[in-house]
Amino acid sequence: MGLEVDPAFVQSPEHRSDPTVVEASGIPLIDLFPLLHSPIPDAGDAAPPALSGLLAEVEAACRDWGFFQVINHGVPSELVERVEAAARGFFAMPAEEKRAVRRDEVNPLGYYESEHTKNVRDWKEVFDFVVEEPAVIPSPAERAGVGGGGLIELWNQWPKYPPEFREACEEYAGAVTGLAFKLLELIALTLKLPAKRLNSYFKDPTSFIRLNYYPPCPSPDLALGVGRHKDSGALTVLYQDDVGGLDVRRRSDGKWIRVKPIPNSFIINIGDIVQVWSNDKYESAEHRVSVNRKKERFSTPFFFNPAHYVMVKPLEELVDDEKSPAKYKEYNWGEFFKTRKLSDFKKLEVENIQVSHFAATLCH
Ligand SMILES: O=C(O)CCC(=O)C(=O)O
Ligand SMILES: [Fe+2]
Repeated sequence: MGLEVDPAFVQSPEHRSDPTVVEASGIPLIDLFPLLHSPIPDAGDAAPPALSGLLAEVEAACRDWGFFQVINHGVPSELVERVEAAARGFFAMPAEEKRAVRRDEVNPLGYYESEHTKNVRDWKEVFDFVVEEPAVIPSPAERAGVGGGGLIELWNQWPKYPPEFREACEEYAGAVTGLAFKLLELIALTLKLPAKRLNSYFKDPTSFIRLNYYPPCPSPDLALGVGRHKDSGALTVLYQDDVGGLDVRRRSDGKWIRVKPIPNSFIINIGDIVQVWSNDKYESAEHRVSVNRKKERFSTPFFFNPAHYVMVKPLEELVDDEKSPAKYKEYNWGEFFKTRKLSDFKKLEVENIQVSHFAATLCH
């Protein structure tokens, strides 16, 4: 029997999805309700007792899973619905209409149907936009890792159809950015730091939102919607529809667990930057997207990313040369982001960049 999908999509056998993946065993579900009434204090003030239970839950979820779901998060469901409707309208358009806003090597924003994760093509179409314009990143024309100092400005390209697409996306971006800052502040508090300790890194953000569309796939046993990976930014705030397909690798036993769709919730995952800042107290979780023979699926990750000039390293307050030496060497976020983006764009012959490449060689 011939292959039903282009070989570019075929995962090597050890990385394929299998139909026995179990749904949601133990992924923490955190109710952010206490935040609606007890705001996070400014620097210096201790967290109010009303938040102590919530902080303990966030700490355990970041430590044990690097992944959790939140409800009562304050983002209006009406906004989420508008963005989903806009995404459905956009991806249903003929290919040539979508290609009018296609991303290229110069502008990595807009529509794209040929993303690669770890050099295998993903079964999906995407639309990317930044939440603050322009977003500034090192120029991709400079060779990966060399960084001659050239910068480029990224501007969004918006489709003409559906007409309400841009407004829905922009309003959603504002609301989800607010949620990301609250989560960042909670995480800072769980690391025994002032709530706003990390906020300034996001002054000129490279954050972006991706609308993901996973069409039905004739070979869900061979291809993946997104191959296994860890998100490289600080945090991801992800909306998924009710189809399901996101799998997270459980830290305790390495098993893939399907994240159960919960109405009006977001999935939060710790990215590599929080892993490095926390000096491995928290770890970013590996995840992937399995696809479906019959149903299409939509998801919307918001990647909360710092400014390009931020040098990422374990936070000084958490490092002690004797007791807990830094586990990573410092790296520049913009260069990392640029190098990863180039590897997502097309199949390369080299392994894509990971934070483990910056692990300090510890001498004992
Ligand atoms: O579609 C999803 O549920 C997750 C997508 C994802 O992991 C990503 O785009 O980084
Ligand atoms: Fe991801």
